[in-house]
Amino acid sequence: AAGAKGKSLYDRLGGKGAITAVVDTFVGNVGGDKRINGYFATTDIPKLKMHLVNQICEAAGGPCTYTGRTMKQTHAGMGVDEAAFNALVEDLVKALDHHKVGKAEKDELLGILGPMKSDIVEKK
Ligand code: HEM
Repeated sequence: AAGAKGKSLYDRLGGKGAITAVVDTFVGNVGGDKRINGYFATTDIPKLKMHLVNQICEAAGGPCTYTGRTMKQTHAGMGVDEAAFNALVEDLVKALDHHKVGKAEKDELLGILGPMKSDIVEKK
């Protein structure tokens, strides 16, 4: 949602098209990342991208609805550890930088996704 100061994060990111472009690059980075791509070996990638776009769009105040499972349900039993989580965030930051997302928007988005860590990481 837009705050008193103006545009929502969704608008500042550039809307759904820009978010889709970032997610495409992000998932491409993850696919090429030997540290973590094994986790996604049997994943339906187009569906994953669709869920990520809607999740980010909705969290950023955009007109989307996330229809996937909770972060806890989704990642339960995967054995994701801190190193895997950090690798994925690195791949996301690379995608945001590739698309020249500004620092404020980048920090804001990472600030929304970061707290999900406790529902995703289950191994030290
Ligand atoms: C803030 C970080 C993360 C976010 C926001 C996130 C978000 C999501 C979302 C929205 C889905 C789709 C949910 C659904 O299918 O209902 C998903 C699936 C998945 N995530 Fe994550 N995730 C994160 C971190 C990670 C990490 C660190 C790993 C492993 C290195 C991981 C591995 C997976 C895998 C393998 C799937 C697909 C599961 C399947 O095939 O059904 N995720 N994630």
